Amino acid sequence: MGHGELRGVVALDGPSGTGKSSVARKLAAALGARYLDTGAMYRAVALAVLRAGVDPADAERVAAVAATADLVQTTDPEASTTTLDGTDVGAEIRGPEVTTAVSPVSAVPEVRELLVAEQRRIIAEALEQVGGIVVEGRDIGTAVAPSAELKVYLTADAHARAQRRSRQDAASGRAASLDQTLADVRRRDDYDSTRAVSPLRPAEDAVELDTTSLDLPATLAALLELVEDRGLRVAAQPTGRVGG
Ligand SMILES: Nc1ncnc2c1ncn2[C@@H]1O[C@H](COP(=O)(O)OP(=O)(O)O)[C@@H](O)[C@H]1O
Ligand SMILES: Nc1ccn([C@H]2C[C@H](O)[C@@H](COP(=O)(O)OP(=O)(O)O)O2)c(=O)n1
Repeated sequence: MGHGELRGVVALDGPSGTGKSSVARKLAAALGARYLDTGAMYRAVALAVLRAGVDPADAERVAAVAATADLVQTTDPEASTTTLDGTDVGAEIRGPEVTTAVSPVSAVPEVRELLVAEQRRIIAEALEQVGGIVVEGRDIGTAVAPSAELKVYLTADAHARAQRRSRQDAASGRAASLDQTLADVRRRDDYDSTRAVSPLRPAEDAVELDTTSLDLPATLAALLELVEDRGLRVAAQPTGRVGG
């Protein structure tokens, strides 16, 4: 089809509902790259905390749960999975209990230390195996992969983001009023941007992209253009392996 493959790391950061997961997945698939959803990893730790009956605000006990949780995040953009203690928790980690618990859990420094190390390991493995990876989260450009070849910070106004999230929740059978979702989006924005360790903020060298009036195809097209402009898209290797 004349499409090339991604060489390097694309870091995609921004608050909830800006389209990170949707476009990161599509971008990776279009570019023959791996896809890493770091939010899913924080959500899985939050689920482990809830399952252990630990208060998400009890940093010390949260750190202890994180240290023993058996968490595996896979990176196929068409079929990425999150497993906790051997079972798939992909659906459960999107529920309201986990969404409420995840901000305090992700603010615990020991949790971040553990997950960032694992994320860097996954990124290195992807670069070695397929040459490229799209990583989405809150601190990818600032902390996890500061030398990423392309950093994009997605934004959109809170109302638009709440509307998207509320539609998405309704589609997956979770009732949520728009007011409640907006309040929830604002609470998490605030919590994530004011925490002491790796708060949500654009990296200095990030390209900011406002998706308020862009649909998903237009957002994806803008990202593909940035990848091309940086020369990160190279002719596909017939063997699918990067030479030494
Ligand atoms: N630009 C957009 N236009 C319309 N809907 C969008 C857009 N970006 C995301 N959505 C929808 O909003 C919801 C949340 O998107 P998602 O990719 O999960 O965002 P994030 O990972 O940033 O929280 C999804 O249902 C998605 O289809
Ligand atoms: N790199 C990351 C990714 C997510 N987090 C935290 C902060 C977020 O509120 C939660 C959940 O992230 P996730 O991307 O799944 O959330 P949304 O899909 O945007 O609602 O995890 C983080 O601290 N650092």
